[in-house]
Amino acid sequence: MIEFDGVSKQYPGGTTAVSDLDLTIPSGKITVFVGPSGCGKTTSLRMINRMVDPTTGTVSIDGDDVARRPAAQLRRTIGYVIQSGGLFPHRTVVDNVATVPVLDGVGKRQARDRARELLEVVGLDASLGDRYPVQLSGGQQQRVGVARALAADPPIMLMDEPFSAVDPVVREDLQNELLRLQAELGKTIVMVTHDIDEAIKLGDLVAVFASGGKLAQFSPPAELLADPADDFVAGLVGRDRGYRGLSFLSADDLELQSIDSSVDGAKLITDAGRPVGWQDGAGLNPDVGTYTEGATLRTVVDQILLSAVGAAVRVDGDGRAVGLALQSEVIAQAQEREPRDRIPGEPVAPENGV
Ligand SMILES: Nc1ncnc2c1ncn2[C@@H]1O[C@H](COP(=O)(O)OP(=O)(O)OP(=O)(O)O)[C@@H](O)[C@H]1O
Repeated sequence: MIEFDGVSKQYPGGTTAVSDLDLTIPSGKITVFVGPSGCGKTTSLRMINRMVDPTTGTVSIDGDDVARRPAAQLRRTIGYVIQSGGLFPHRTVVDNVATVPVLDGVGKRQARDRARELLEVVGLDASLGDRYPVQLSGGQQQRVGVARALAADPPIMLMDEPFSAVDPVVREDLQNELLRLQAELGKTIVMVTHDIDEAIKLGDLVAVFASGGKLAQFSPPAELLADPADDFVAGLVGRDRGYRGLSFLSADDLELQSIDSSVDGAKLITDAGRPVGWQDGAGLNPDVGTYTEGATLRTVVDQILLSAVGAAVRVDGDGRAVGLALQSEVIAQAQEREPRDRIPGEPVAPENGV
């Protein structure tokens, strides 16, 4: 657990970067700091590993004030990932990843072997290990940065805008990879981003910073969408927050209609139980939106929008139709469900759409 207790930071020249911050960051979860430029996110992050010291207040890890720990020793227990990976350009990928273990006294050979394993953990081929950073794509460099931060197996990882220098497709890959890794590793991750979508997707908890380094809200993402604390937060999460909030509602409880029901004057045609299209007087339209167990209401809405009629077809694991989710039922469910029914911290699950 990382605690900020009455923490403020004034830089020389008078800028108040962080203002009276109280925050408890739980262990084993992803906490995201989000907010506009200059609102003190990076300063707050860097106070955890003492790259910045607070002007007043304390930052503690598991009850110990970090100010009492020698900074170099503290940083060995905290991984740090920055934009573009921040790799040493004149060291090979393997040596970049092996840096901290070697500093900690692990033999070079053992550290390099482990580094190659870690490259595979972050989704890179170990054969890339002998290249120099400049010979890698931006996304690959970013993965190496994550592998390097993981090399000393620190319980805490700080990530400062780790994915902002890569294109949107690579960014999404890296985000999914981080969620996969975190499900395995259960680190305490604190990440800074200015991208609210990234915060909502990755965060178990999201801290929204407002200008002047003030904390505007600290909540699970579902609550941020359902119940923004003020107009600033509501503006940040956007006007489509109702729709985005559907990502946190399970579709498993939707009341389904029989697959023989007619929807908008059309009937579902199946082949060996699998949907092939919607048939009406005008012919067969092959646009059928489907979803499986575990999908969110957002997936179902997306599938309805893709469909020829106002319904999505729930299918089983073999792709066989089991029922129809009508648009009216989805909207009724979305309106009925209170924030407390929402799945806390459940990330968007686009793979649930079929
Ligand atoms: N070393 C420094 N000296 C003086 N002022 C600083 C220093 N570092 C940051 N600041 C100022 O403190 C404020 C907060 O900066 P910080 O980098 O923490 O914000 P941020 O929310 O991370 O912004 P961004 O998203 O643009 O990185 C800004 O006004 C910035 O100009």
